[in-house]
Amino acid sequence: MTIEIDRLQKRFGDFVAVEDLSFTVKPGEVLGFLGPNGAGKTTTMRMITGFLHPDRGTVRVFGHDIRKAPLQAKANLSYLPEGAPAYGEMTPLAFLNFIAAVRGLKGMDKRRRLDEVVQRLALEKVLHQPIDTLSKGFKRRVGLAQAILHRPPALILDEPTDGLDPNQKHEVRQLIQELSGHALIIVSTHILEEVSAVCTRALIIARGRILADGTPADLERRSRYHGAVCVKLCGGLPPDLALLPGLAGVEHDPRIPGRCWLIPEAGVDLYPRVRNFIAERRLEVEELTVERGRLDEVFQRLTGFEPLSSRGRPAAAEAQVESIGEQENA
Ligand SMILES: Nc1ncnc2c1ncn2[C@@H]1O[C@H](COP(=O)(O)OP(=O)(O)OP(=O)(O)O)[C@@H](O)[C@H]1O
Repeated sequence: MTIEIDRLQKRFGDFVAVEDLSFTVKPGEVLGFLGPNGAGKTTTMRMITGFLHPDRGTVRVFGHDIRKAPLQAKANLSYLPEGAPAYGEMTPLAFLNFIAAVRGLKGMDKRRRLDEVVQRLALEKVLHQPIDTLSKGFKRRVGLAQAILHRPPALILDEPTDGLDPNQKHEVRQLIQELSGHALIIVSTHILEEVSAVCTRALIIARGRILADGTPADLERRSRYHGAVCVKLCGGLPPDLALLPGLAGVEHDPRIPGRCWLIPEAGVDLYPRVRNFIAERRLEVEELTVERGRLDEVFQRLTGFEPLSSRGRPAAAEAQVESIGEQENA
């Protein structure tokens, strides 16, 4: 019951959009597919769902090869393409009936499932309005409704929250969380907070290649801010704090005077040392917290191809990121 992607490659003319991509998605996983514009996310999703043929490599959906047994593979899949395209002149009701017929749903079962998705996505009040005239949020809900109508065990969602307002984004994320109880999900996004909010695993790609593969917490651990201590002291920072063993550097918050981050050397648990330092000198604390790490910094560093070691991160940490990707893809 997995989706196995093996050595997938796609070229457009001389341009390599996806290069030798391999990974497996297991039941219960919500895989966040992350990458900058043009990284190859949509191309990969289109190949997984059989809309685009790869030049090389295979996709197996629950054991069925998407090219050799497309009907069996697609029966287990649902795909929400980027922008959630639909037939604009149709009403949501007509569109969902059409999709139900395409998916082979009939009779009571069809009625029950239509009722269920209409209720779940709160489509009642727009059911008879042409899709073209709906707000972006409702259009997206219609797209999601068609995607989950036949209760697929695997869902492929291409930027499902793109262009939505914060409330609508929140609703879609909640729905993804609910659906993850019954389906394996691959969701592409540019939004890093979405990865922490809904994904059990994140895969960062750029230029068609996998750069990192791990849980959001794994990726956060690769941030130079992992374990950084954010501190603001009433009397300002004593100069000898800079001599604290295990401290790699001090970064001042440009927005809040007197607030700074104490960046640890790799592998050092800095927080107890800072706490002891403060206690010994009986300093008065305004703020003292520990950071989990910043996905945006890891993402920028990886996708910008800037070597990790050039940012003061030791080479060992760089090797660790790569080995995680290799393990997952082995
Ligand atoms: N049919 C096509 N013909 C030529 N080039 C294409 C075609 N489809 C995609 N590409 C190119 O392949 C690269 C990967 O595109 P893709 O849409 O997969 O990226 P993406 O990661 O989904 O980007 P975005 O986040 O902007 O949606 C891009 O440079 C794109 O211009």
